[in-house]
Amino acid sequence: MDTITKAKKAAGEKAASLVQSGMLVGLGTGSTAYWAIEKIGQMVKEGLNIRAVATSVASEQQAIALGIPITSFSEVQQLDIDIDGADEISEDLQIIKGGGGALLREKIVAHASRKKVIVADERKYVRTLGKFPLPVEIIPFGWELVFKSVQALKGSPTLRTREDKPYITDNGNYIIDCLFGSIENPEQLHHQLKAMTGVVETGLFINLKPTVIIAFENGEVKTI
Ligand SMILES: O=C(CO)[C@H](O)[C@H](O)COP(=O)(O)O
Repeated sequence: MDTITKAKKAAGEKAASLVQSGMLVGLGTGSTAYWAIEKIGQMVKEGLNIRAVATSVASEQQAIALGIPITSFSEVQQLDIDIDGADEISEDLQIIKGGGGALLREKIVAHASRKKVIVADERKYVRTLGKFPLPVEIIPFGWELVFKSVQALKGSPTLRTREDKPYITDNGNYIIDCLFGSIENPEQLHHQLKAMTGVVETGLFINLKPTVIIAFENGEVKTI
């Protein structure tokens, strides 16, 4: 296992250790949240009694394969803890998510959770957001118009594709990955994008007040 994968595993497992019996748990998406889900699966086999809401079809399938009981917002209103990854975390704990395409469900689950835990390796921790292209989930109909509106905002959007076709989210939408340069005011940018008709959600996770667990390649794990 390479040092970055080891760091992701360390961060994910540290976050899993915060999960206790009786909790309702949000399961994130991506290669770091993966390790938290694996650990929670192991804990369930050892007697941990939880129910979970997954943020993507992929994470739900992983959880089901591990025997983690799955629930949904038709049965529960609030979760105790959500464990998820990030693409960038700034020093003031604003976050870009959506690299894995699950930003909409991730945001719904994060906002429904009392405690939000973000797990990441050290490469994700940055001074200012913006090097990672901001994922924005948009409605397929008229996506070209949103594309132009982002350009008018001095952004540089790219339609995400898979096998030469538009990438389709679990919600049936498209994603545009948008470079804006250094994002000095993430809150303002989030609101400007949300105001565009056709935008479903942005990957800017603002003022979430998360607990951030960062794992370093040297084996150190820090909670911020
Ligand atoms: O937002 C996400 C998926 O939509 C992921 O949490 C984010 O992309 C981080 O993934 P990874 O841990 O694989 O780097």
